[in-house]
Amino acid sequence: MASEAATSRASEAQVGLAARRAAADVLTAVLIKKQPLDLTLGKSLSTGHMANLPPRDRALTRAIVMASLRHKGQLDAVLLRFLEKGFPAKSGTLYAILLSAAAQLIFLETPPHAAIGLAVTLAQYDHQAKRFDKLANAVLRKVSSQGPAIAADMDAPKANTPEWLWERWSRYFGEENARAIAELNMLEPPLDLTVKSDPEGWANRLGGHVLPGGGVRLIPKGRIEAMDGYDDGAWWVQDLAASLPAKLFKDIAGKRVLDLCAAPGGKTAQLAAAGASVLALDISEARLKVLKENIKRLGLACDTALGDASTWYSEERFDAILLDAPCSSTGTIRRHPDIAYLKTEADLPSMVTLQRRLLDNAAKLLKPGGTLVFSTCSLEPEEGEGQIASLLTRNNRVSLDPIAKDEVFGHANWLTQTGTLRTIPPAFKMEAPGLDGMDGFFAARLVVAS
Ligand SMILES: C[S@@+](CC[C@H](N)C(=O)[O-])C[C@H]1O[C@@H](n2cnc3c(N)ncnc32)[C@H](O)[C@@H]1O
Repeated sequence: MASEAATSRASEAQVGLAARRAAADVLTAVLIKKQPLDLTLGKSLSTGHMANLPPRDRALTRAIVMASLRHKGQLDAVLLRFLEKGFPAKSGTLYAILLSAAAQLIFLETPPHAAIGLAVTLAQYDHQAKRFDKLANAVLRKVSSQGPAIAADMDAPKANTPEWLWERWSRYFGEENARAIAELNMLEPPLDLTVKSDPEGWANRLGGHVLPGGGVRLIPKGRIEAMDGYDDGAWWVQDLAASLPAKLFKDIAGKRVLDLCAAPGGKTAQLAAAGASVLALDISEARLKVLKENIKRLGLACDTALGDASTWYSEERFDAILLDAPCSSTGTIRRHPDIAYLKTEADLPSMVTLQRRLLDNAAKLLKPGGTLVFSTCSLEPEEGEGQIASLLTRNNRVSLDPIAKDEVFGHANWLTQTGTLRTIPPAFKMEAPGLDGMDGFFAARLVVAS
C-alpha cells in the first residue's frame, strides 16, 4: 500500500500537471488559434482545465501564461538554439508545452525536474505531440542549463516586442521611449481603481497610493472580487490613462451624454457617477450585459442600447458624446500581452476606417455647440492624432478644443502641442517598485459648431 507521503506527492504532481496543462491549452488557444487571452482564460476557468484547480494552482497557470507571453521573443530564441529543424509542424500542443516549460525554467525559478518532467508527460498525453517527447526532454534539459545565460545576454525589450511595433514606436516616440514601453510590457502592471469617493480612505484601506485625479493604485494580492469595497460598489478597475477621457467633459452633471462604444462600462460609470444622464450603446450584446452588471454593482444608473455606432440613428440630440473607439489596443499590451501576437500592422487600416465612420456619425448626433470626446487605447498615430487631423479637414463644423495642463493635473508631458492627450506607458512614474506606468492612450476634445 502506498504511504501517505507518496500518495500526497503523487496528487501534488497531478495538480502540478493540471496547472501546466491548463497553461499549455490557454497558450495554444492564444498563439495558434489567435483567440483573445481574457476570453480563453475565462473559458478555462468556467468549464476548462482551470475550473477544478485550487486557487494556488490557478495562480500558477496564470503566472506561466503571463511569463510565456511577456518573454515570448526571448523564449522562442532560446528554444530555437536547440531545435535544429525549428519547431516541428503538426505537433499539437508541443509548441505551447515547450514555451511554457522554458518560461518556468528561465523566469519562474521552477525546479528543473518538475518543469521538464511535467512537460514531457504533457507531450505524451497529446496524440500529435507524443512522438516528440524525447526531443522535448533533450531540448528542455539544454534550456535548463544554458537558457538563463542565453536569455540574459539578449536585448530583452527588443526581443520581446514584435518588429513592426518596435519600429513604429521608435519612429513616433524615439528609441529610448520605445525601449521604455517595451520594458514596462515585460512587467506585471499595478492595479488601478477609480473610486466613487474618498480616495485617501480607500488607498489606506487597500494599501494603495492616490493617483493624480483621485484614483488608487496598488499591487493586487488575490482575487479582485474578494477585495474590500468590491461588493459594495465603492470602486471599479480602470487604468489611470483610461480614466482621463471622461474627465475632459468637465462639469457634466445634469447633461445628456451618449457613450457610443460603452462596454464594459468604465467610462459610463465615471459619467454616471459625475451626475450625467447617460445612454450607453455597444454593438456586443454580451459586453452590454457585462456593462449592465457593472453599473448595477456600482449602484449607478444609465440607459442602454444595442447598436452599431457607425450607423445608429436617433431623433434625440446629445449635449455630449464620448466615442471610446475600438482600436488596435497597442497601448494596453502590458495589461494584455496577447495583443502583441494577435494584432498585426495589416489590421490597422480597417480599424482606422471604422473609427472614421464612428466619428462621422457621432458628429451628427450632437446638439449644436455640443462636446465630443474621441479616445483610443492605441499607441498608433493613425488611430489618434491622424484620425483627428483627418476629421478636422473633412468636417468644417468640428473644431478642436485644446486640453489645458491643469486638466491633466499638471502633467504637460501627457499633452501634444495641439492640445490633445497622448500618454505612453513610461509617462507616469511613482518611484516605487512595481508601481510605475500607465496605459498608452489618445484623446481629443472637439466641439461641433452651433
Ligand atoms: C475600447 S472598448 C470600450 C471600453 C469602454 N468605453 C470602457 O471604458 O469600459 C470598445 C467597445 O466598442 C464596441 N464596438 C466595436 N465596434 C462597435 C460599433 N460599430 N458600434 C458600437 N460599439 C462597437 C466593442 O464591443 C467594445 O465594447
